[in-house]
Parts: sequence; C-alpha cells; structure tokens
Amino acid sequence: MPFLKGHGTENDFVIIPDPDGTLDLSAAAVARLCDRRAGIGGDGLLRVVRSAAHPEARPMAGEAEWFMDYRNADGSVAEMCGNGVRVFARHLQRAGLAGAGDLAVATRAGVRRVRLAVDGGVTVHMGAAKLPGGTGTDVTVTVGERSWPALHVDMGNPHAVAFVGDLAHAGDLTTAPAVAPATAYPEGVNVEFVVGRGPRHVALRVHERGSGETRSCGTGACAVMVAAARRDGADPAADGAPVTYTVDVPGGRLVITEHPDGGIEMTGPAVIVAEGVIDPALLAVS
Ligand SMILES: N[C@@H](CCC[C@H](N)C(=O)O)C(=O)O
Repeated sequence: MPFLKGHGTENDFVIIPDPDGTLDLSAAAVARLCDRRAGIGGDGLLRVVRSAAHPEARPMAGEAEWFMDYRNADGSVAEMCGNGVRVFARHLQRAGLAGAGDLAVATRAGVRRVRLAVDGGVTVHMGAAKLPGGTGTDVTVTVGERSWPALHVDMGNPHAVAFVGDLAHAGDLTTAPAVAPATAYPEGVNVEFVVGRGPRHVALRVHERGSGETRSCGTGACAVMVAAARRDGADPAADGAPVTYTVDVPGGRLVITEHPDGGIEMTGPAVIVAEGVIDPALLAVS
C-alpha cells in the first residue's frame, strides 16, 4: 500500500491515496500508522478518496472531486483539519491530480477552496467561525491549579480558546486539559492556549482532540485569530473591513484574515517529505 508523509507548520500527516475508496481503515489501523515508534508516525492521517466514491462526500462530488477523509492519531474521525487540507492540496498538485489555480476539497465540514501559490504558500478558505456562546468567555479551561475563562469557537470542529499569562502555564500537556461545562463539547474539544506577541500578533500552544499536543493546528489558529480579534475590539462584520493576524505556532507561522462576510482565509506552508510502501502486516491489527 503506497503512502506519503507531509506536514504543515510541523503538524504532520500520513497520507494514504485511496482514489476508489476501497480501503477499510479501522481506527486501530490508523492509530498504528500514526504511531511514532511502531508505525510511520503522524498527528493524523489523510485518506485521499474521490468524493464520488465516499458516502459522506458524494453530495459534494459535483463541486469537489477529492474528499479529505481526516483521522486523528488515535483513529477517531474529525470534521476538518486546516493544516491537513493544505497538505492534501499539495499532494494532489504534486501527483498531477489537480491543475493550477484554485482547487476545491470536500471535507466533513463542507467544501474548502485552496489556492497554491508559486512561492510555496497555500491559502485555504476556511469558512466562517461560529461562536455558540457569543463573544463572552463561556467555558473554563483548567490545567492543574490554574483555570482560565475560554471562548467556544466552532471552525467546523470544536475549540476552546484561553488567553494565558505565559504559554508555559499550560504545563506539559501530556493529558487533556479539563474543559467545563463538559456539555458544551459532547464530541470532545481541541484546546488552545494563547499569548499576545504584539499588535495583531499572537502565539499559541494546542492540545488536539485525538492527537494530544501538536506543533500546530490550522483550525485552532483560526479560532484563536477570531478570539484575539474580538478581544481587541475588531469585528470585520461590524467594522466593514478585513482584519489580519499573524499566529505563531510551535512549528512555524500562519497568517489569517477574517473578512466582513465572516469568511476566514489562512495561509501557511504545506510540504511533502517522503513517500513509500506500507507493509500490509502493519495494518493487521484489530
Ligand atoms: N490539526 C488539525 C485539526 C485536526 C482535527 C482535530 N484534532 C479535531 O479532532 O477536531 C488542524 O490543523 O486543523
């Protein structure tokens, strides 16, 4: 079985081409592939399937030829991956499966449009953020003895964004931070810890649902950008003007713009680093 390995700001993925959707990748098999010692290693897995060949994507097949079947490192399914969709588009371009210009990718959160620039940067139209609890900090994030008010942001997948005094206060993040009330996130949550770096410039650490602490999270960076903008009193819908933030992540930098219509654009790198063949014995796990 062929595979590739890629990353976007060091959020890394095993990529499995499966154009006709014939692979039955169990959660255990995905977890084995993502295992950094017993497998290939990755924060997640991108299965590359023709939309027409996947029941969840078939309704989007007219708009987007390819479906990103995203899985977290523990094998769980997620709706969307902002770094993953850039890497997915890079793979399609490199494999000659997508032409120049804009490319539409089907995801569980809907179709996302991606633009691959000649300088290597990749821009994704991430859709609009939803704030289920409004702009008030409606949830609480706790690590050890420290708690912070946090903002619930939905980027197609769920996030809790907490502004902290120091990124080190998040601790070693070897276990998931507690988020209350748990009823706010029936499907689990990705948690971002944020500090300011300067005007329209923030830095984050993230603990991802299903993957643990990662070096970057694209949807998380967009959630952080919106939370930071509201905190700074910027709201493009009300102001009638876009606002752009630089978001530093442990693995690099993302530039994110929110437009007056609510649409969010994220630009960052996407790199394929290796390709090879998987021993079928690796997948013989239940
Ligand atoms: N790293 C991703 C997000 C992947 C999914 C997330 N762990 C979830 O379960 O929602 C990104 O770049 O957005």
